[in-house]
Amino acid sequence: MVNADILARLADTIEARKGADPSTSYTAKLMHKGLDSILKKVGEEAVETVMAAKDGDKLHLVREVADLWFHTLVLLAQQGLGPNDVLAELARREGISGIDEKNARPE
Ligand SMILES: N=c1c2ncn([C@@H]3O[C@H](COP(=O)(O)OP(=O)(O)OP(=O)(O)O)[C@@H](O)[C@H]3O)c2ncn1[C@@H]1O[C@H](COP(=O)(O)O)[C@@H](O)[C@H]1O
Repeated sequence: MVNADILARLADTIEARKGADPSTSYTAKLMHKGLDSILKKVGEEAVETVMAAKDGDKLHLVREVADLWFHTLVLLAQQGLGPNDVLAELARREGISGIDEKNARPE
């Protein structure tokens, strides 16, 4: 089924690739290379997303965002985090009413 559960399923697959033989899978290979390689891919996919948006090609944009989401999920997993951490932060923000919290704080 195509819904938000796919993020959880994909995160489980990525987690399972953490200890896998790097020769068996793209994700396992990227995990094995480590943080700097993962960050390089996140940066590349972010740039490709920007370029796709500027091209005005919606299908291309969706595909680049999918690449970006996938690589950010790999980054989260490498850092011991997952999509639920980000979803929890977004849910927390839904409760924020636009007040600039820093400036709203009493002296
Ligand atoms: N969602 C993805 C996914 N999105 C993008 N990619 C890979 O990310 C890479 C994108 O990088 P590029 O476009 O720069 O292509 P590239 O030249 O092959 O990449 P580099 O070798 O330069 O790093 C491609 O190799 C894609 O295959 C993904 N690889 C895997 N998944 C998911 O992860 C699961 C596990 O995948 P494996 O690790 O391959 O078993 C799969 O079932 C998929 O659901």
